[in-house]
Amino acid sequence: MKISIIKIGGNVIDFPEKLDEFLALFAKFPGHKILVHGGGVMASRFGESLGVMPEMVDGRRITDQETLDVVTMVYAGLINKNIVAKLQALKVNAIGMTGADGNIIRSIKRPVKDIDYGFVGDIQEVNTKLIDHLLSGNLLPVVNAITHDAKGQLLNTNADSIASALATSLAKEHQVNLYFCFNKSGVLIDEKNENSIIPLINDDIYQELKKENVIHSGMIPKLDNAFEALQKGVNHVWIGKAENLHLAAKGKLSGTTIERNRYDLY
Ligand SMILES: Nc1ncnc2c1ncn2[C@@H]1O[C@H](COP(=O)(O)OP(=O)(O)O)[C@@H](O)[C@H]1O
Ligand SMILES: CC(=O)N[C@@H](CCC(=O)OP(=O)(O)O)C(=O)O
Repeated sequence: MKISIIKIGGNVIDFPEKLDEFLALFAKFPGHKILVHGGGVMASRFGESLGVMPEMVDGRRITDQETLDVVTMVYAGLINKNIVAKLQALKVNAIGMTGADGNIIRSIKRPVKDIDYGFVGDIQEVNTKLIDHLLSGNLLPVVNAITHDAKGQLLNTNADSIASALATSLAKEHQVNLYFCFNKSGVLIDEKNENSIIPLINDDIYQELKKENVIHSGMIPKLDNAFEALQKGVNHVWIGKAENLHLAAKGKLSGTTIERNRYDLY
């Protein structure tokens, strides 16, 4: 099967018109597909209104019990169910899932080293059989950032890592393309200039731009996930603006394509 994994970022989800525009494009996207979403911006806002202040380290949320309750309500409840309802209205048979549903993603609580991230999960296993089954039955999984440890504990997992893990697991048997859609035109040389897109990025350029702080914060885990996915057999990885998803699908120039390192080809 040809499968597209499409991840939508929290900044797009936070604006109803942008989300609707994206979902209309997504509904028309050809072939088998899976939608992955986070919603970090909304979770921070809801948390703050409840007195649960956000704390991020290297693009990952420190997740204590109260924060886990908030992110579960926001990602697995509010955002996931709204997206599923909107896709149903577009005649797409979407099914919303956490990693616990159908044991689709099992993770383990991140071990404490220098930093205690709390209830943050590192992905261990993806139930690709169930995903195959859903896709073959023309159901469209909408997967959020909540995973589980198969011992009853829910865990918060970065949504870019979920998209990348789904892509790499499915790539063992299928041809998989991975699209990271967010609120900027791609990886930019100057974050404030939407025209400064880097059309192709390889690991050497990435390391250099990271050193110069041109690439920072949330873009670091996104690119780490992108390079890992390519290394593990994913066919194509793209980062760009949500409203340009249809151009990316047609192979038209837009956004940033992640380039396989030469040594990966041999
Ligand atoms: N060179 C860069 N080009 C584009 N965005 C960058 C760059 N460096 C850092 N960023 C930041 O990374 C953010 C995207 O990461 P994140 O917020 O985690 O994405 P998402 O919207 O998918 O959740 C952008 O909104 C931007 O602020
Ligand atoms: C552990 C961890 O950091 N989890 C993320 C999950 C949501 C996410 O990744 O949302 P975006 O795609 O909108 O950033 C968080 O709670 O922010």
